[in-house]
Amino acid sequence: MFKYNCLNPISQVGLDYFDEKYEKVDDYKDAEAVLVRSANMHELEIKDNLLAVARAGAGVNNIPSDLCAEKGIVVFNTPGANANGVKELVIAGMLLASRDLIGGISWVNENKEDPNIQKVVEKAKKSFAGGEISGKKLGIIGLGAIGVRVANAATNLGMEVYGYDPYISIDAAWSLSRSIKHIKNVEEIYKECDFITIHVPLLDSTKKMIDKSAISLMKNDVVILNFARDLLVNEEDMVEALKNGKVKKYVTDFPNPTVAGVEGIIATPHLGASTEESEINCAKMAVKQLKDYLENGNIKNSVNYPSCNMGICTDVSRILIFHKNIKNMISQFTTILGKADINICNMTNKSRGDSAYSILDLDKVVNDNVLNEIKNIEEVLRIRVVK
Ligand SMILES: NC(=O)C1=CN([C@@H]2O[C@H](COP(=O)(O)OP(=O)(O)OC[C@H]3O[C@@H](n4cnc5c(N)ncnc54)[C@H](O)[C@@H]3O)[C@@H](O)[C@H]2O)C=CC1
Ligand SMILES: O=C(O)CCC(=O)C(=O)O
Repeated sequence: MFKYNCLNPISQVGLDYFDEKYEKVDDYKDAEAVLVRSANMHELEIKDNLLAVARAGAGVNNIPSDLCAEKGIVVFNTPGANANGVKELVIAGMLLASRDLIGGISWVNENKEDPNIQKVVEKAKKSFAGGEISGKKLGIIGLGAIGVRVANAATNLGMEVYGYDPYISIDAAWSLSRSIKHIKNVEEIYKECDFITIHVPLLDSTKKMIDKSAISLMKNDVVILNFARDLLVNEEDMVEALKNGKVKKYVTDFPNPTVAGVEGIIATPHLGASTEESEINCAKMAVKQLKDYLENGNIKNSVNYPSCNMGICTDVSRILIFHKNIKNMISQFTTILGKADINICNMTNKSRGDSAYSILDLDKVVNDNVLNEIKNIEEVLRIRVVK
């Protein structure tokens, strides 16, 4: 029986994939597996009984993934599962920044008691006129699951799209419409585009990437959209640029005391992935990945351990070893198992950064003495028996 806990509400459609081998627990500290959306796990104690964390979403800046790797805890995310939800909100954000829909709707609500509203509206509406997005230049920074979808959708809406991503994956490059202009220097986006949207992860290298100096290169009246993370933008610089008229609108999905209520800022309450479809997709993917790892040791879409798939074990036993990515580890495992008269029928070993992971299918059950001998190797972080 595996115990799991949900740190945020997770779609029941996904949780229903857990069968009788799983029990939901109320206390995070008792769980071997955790499902999380935006809860800040940096504030929680990472207990030794925890085996895996599944982020039902894309961004993992709320999870101490490196610390988890050191403890042999696998952290998963669900790439692309909520990307369509975010894409649609980005398109809405561009439209809200171009047409004063918010002002116009407020006007109607404020004048709802006026019996002449039908007449007055024709005079009043000129205050809410705007521009069209078709024909405008859109710069996209980060062409992953969301960036590619935004690029293709904006192209279909008649925008001229510039895309920048020095680390673009082959899959993303194949999915991108051919009409998107490939930009090699982000400054070209700053200088050329009427709308700029960022879709990169929050990393040390991307933190505050949109700051005073980036904004100074941009066109006057630029619209900047941030549906990725607030810390990607130096928001004090952004507020200043809105005040002095350089930036026309800042559309953000991350309200905080710096941006909430500021003129020229359109803020939504972190709604990018809040659609029924995205929540179901994320929950299903997260639960499937957790189950395959907990029951078989297979890893797919982890952000701190390598992908590894040995299917379902058809031999007598399967052990999983998390260890440091250094030489002579495998030879130590084979020596200990060989001494115990255990044959390795099948194995795989993969590494990612400082961490490595081995799955070993064996012809005998491993006793506690042998397991302890492997566990006591200094560079072994964790060992698990799944069969
Ligand atoms: N508002 C919301 O509710 C949501 C926000 N997000 C945020 O959006 C981010 C992106 O999500 P996805 O597209 O699903 O992730 P992804 O991992 O598919 O794409 C990120 C892309 O950014 C690129 N990249 C990394 N550093 C870069 C740099 N310095 N310059 C240009 N490109 C760079 C990567 O190569 C990758 O292609 C997430 O990390 C998350 O923070 C994601 C989903 C929902
Ligand atoms: O779960 C959510 O609503 C947040 C989604 C998000 O920000 C992400 O997937 O990175």
